[in-house]
This record gives sequence, structure tokens and C-alpha cells, in this order.
Amino acid sequence: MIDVYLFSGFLGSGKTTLLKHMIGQVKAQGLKPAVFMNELGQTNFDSDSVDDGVPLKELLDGCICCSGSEKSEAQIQTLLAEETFDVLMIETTGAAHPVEALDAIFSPLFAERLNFKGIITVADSKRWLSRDELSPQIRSLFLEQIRHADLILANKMDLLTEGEQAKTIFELQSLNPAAQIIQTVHSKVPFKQLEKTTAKKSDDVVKAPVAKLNLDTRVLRFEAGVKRERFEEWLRTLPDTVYRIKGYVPLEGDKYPHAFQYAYGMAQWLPEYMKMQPQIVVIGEGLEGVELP
Ligand SMILES: Nc1nc2c(ncn2[C@@H]2O[C@H](COP(=O)(O)OP(=O)(O)OP(=O)(O)O)[C@@H](O)[C@H]2O)c(=O)[nH]1
Repeated sequence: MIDVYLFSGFLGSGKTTLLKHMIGQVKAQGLKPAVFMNELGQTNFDSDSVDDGVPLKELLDGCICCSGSEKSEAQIQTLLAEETFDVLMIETTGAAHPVEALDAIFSPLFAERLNFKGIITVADSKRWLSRDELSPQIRSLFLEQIRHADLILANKMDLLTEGEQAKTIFELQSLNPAAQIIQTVHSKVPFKQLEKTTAKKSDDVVKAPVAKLNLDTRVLRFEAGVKRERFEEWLRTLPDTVYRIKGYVPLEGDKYPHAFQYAYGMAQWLPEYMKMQPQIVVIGEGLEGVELP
């Protein structure tokens, strides 16, 4: 399995700086890193930070979250098909909600190959102290990135007085009591600290991991084809806390499993012209009782 780390954090907080350190350290351990970068603009200036020889894929001018997640999936799939590597580091845009960015990683296509290690959020400590100046929308994203982290780097500590440093750590910890917080300057942290990070996991059925707030994922496999009606009936019985389903559903009588998407109670079926693994990933809270019909 390939370990996957998701780097989150507000614009300019120090994600690319972290990426550079991590690439060096991963290599020094004799492991091979690969990088997936997401930029909102059409050009990725940060890609120069990635050494030659490190497999790199980019999603430009779109967000890894929401509408961009399918493109991201395709890019990650290409990376897996074309390259051999041990660690995948994903840098999201500063505008991405970290939990939405997980969508691309939780694809059923990768369930057997990717081991999600967690969300590492680089928090700009200086900005944290002046967060009240941000617009409510941006502030809320800023807080979400910290709230959902498995590991928080309280970065840019060099710009704070001792008193401000203590205040920042206390406040960050109050916002996300479960996360480990490390104070950093220029995102300097040993890769070993990241390796210790684990995203919350559920039972054996879970192949993909979990973000905070009890978000679980389950991979459910089909043994045989199902009737579409029966499957849609089953969807209606799911609790509201199932936020997302995607994968491939084999329908009785059809040659190939259909591509299937479900979000906000709405289902979408798409024909598929290749034999994909008949399995779906379910993402939500309280998924213990969720079984296929
Ligand atoms: N003073 C100070 N500057 C830092 C620190 N960490 C990063 N920087 C600087 O902050 C700027 C932004 O750092 P990046 O690593 O590019 O930030 P980013 O999160 O990748 O930025 P985006 O990709 O635009 O979201 C750079 O000029 C860094 O040198 C730090 O701990 N202290």
C-alpha cells in the first residue's frame, strides 16, 4: 500500500515549503515520493519546487474538491499506472476544504492501493491571530482546515512573540482537541512525525480512512448483479448521515457495472464501457449498519 498524506492550509501558509522538506526526507529514507498538486490558477508556479525525478501530476485551474475530484481521480490513477512510488503527497489549494478534497482519494479505484495517513494542516499562526479581519466565508474555511486536521503545524512561529505563540497553540488545540500540534518555522518537521499520523479508522471493511467528526468510509463489494429498483429503494433507507457514495454498481442483465454517484440524496448513473470493480465507497457518519441490499 502507498501511504498518502493530504496537505491542507490557507493560501500562503507554508504547504509548498512543507512539501519540499518532505520530499527530501522521504528520499533520504530510501523511499520514493510522488506528488499531486492542485492549483486554482492555470499555471502551477509551485511545481518547480518538486525535484526532477519525482513523479508529479497537477490539477490546474480547478479545485481538487467538489467538481475537480473526478479529474483528480484520473490524475492519481495515471500516476499509479505509470510510476512506482511509496509515498504520495497531495498539496491542495489554499481554497480547498480538506474533507471535500478527500473525495478524490476515496475513489473505489484506489481502495486496494492507497493507505490514507491523514490531513496535515499548515496553519499560518500570524494569520490565525488576525483571523477576525478575514471575511466570514474565508474565516470559516480557515477554521475548517484546522478543525479537520489529523496533525496541525502551527507555522510561522518566528513571527510571533512568546505570549502570542502560547495563545495560538491554546486556541488551535481548543478548536481541534484531537489533533497533535507541532510548532514550526518554515514548516520544518521530521517526516517521522507525519508517519506517526493516523486518520481515524473504523472496522476491517474500511479501506479508506476517515476524517475527524466521525466521518467514516466503507468499501462495499457486490457479489452479484442487483436490480436497479431494489438498489434505489435501498438508497432511500440510508440515514441522512450518508453524505457521499461513488463506485460501480453491477445491474442484473447488464454487461458492465455502471458508474454510480450519490450526493445530497441525489443519485446519478452513468454507463461504463469497461469492466470496473463492482464496488462502492460510502462516506458519512455512523455507517456501522450500512450493508448492501
Ligand atoms: N517568516 C516565515 N515565512 C514562512 C514560513 N513558512 C513559509 N514562509 C513563507 O511564506 C510564503 C508562502 O509559503 P508557501 O510554502 O509557498 O505557502 P503555500 O501554503 O504553499 O502557498 P499557496 O500554495 O499559495 O497556498 C513563502 O514566501 C515562504 O517562504 C515561516 O515559518 N516563517
